[in-house]
Amino acid sequence: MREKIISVKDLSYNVENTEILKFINFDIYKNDFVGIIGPNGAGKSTLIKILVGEIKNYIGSVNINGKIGYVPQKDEFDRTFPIRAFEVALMGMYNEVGVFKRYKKKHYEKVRNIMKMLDIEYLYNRNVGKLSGGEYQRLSLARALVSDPDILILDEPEAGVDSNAQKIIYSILEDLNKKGMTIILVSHDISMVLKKVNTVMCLNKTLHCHKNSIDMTSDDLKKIYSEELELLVHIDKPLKVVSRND
Ligand SMILES: Nc1ncnc2c1ncn2[C@@H]1O[C@H](COP(=O)(O)OP(=O)(O)OP(=O)(O)O)[C@@H](O)[C@H]1O
Repeated sequence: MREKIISVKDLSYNVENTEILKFINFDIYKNDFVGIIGPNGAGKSTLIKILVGEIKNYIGSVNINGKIGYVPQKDEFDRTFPIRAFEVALMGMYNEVGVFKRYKKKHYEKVRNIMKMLDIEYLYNRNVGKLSGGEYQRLSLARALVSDPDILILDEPEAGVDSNAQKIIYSILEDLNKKGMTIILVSHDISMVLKKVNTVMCLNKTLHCHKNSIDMTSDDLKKIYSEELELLVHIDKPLKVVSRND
């Protein structure tokens, strides 16, 4: 039987009497590759922040059965700050070493190995202010991976990077998923999501669909995107013909 890794029941979240998320229910299983799509303001980042524990005052229950690695949408710190790439990646092990402990040789080695795996070892000593958007995105991924997460959560990994960097990121994610990692990402690139992930969640305050990507139909997308759909997705019906190997 497949192992349930995340279980969300009757989740609602309000800010000052405004409903941001309403009565959301879903389960995510080990090794799922999930894409969360929805228009601007649909509540995608809010849902992610609840899953990673940044927002706590929600209604309902959220059970997570594993360690989460998080790649947020925006920089968490000023990139003009003089800090080198490997030091940013090391921050991913902050919980492991604690406030007063020092990083050991094994921590530096781990950072180097993961940067190597992500093809950014050459950036090891470079100041973060000197990295391109795509390089910085992979460094954020390295920081999330050094903690050995069971679940990787990414908020718009393709934001601000060119199509080549986007392809690199998705191919890394596919490899990680093949190795057993559960991956959840938020994206506005519907075509890419439909090609790459296994499970799609369509969110617009409520969860309008949660199904295998190969079973997605134009009607599922229309429920959340209305008439701009043609501009967003360059695929004719049926969506089932989308090839995963493109
Ligand atoms: N702290 C807050 N106070 C007031 N409103 C908020 C707060 N946080 C989020 N919202 C509102 O909640 C809604 C959902 O925001 P959220 O960032 O989760 O959407 P999103 O789907 O990630 O959007 P986008 O695709 O534009 O990034 C938006 O209308 C936003 O303005």
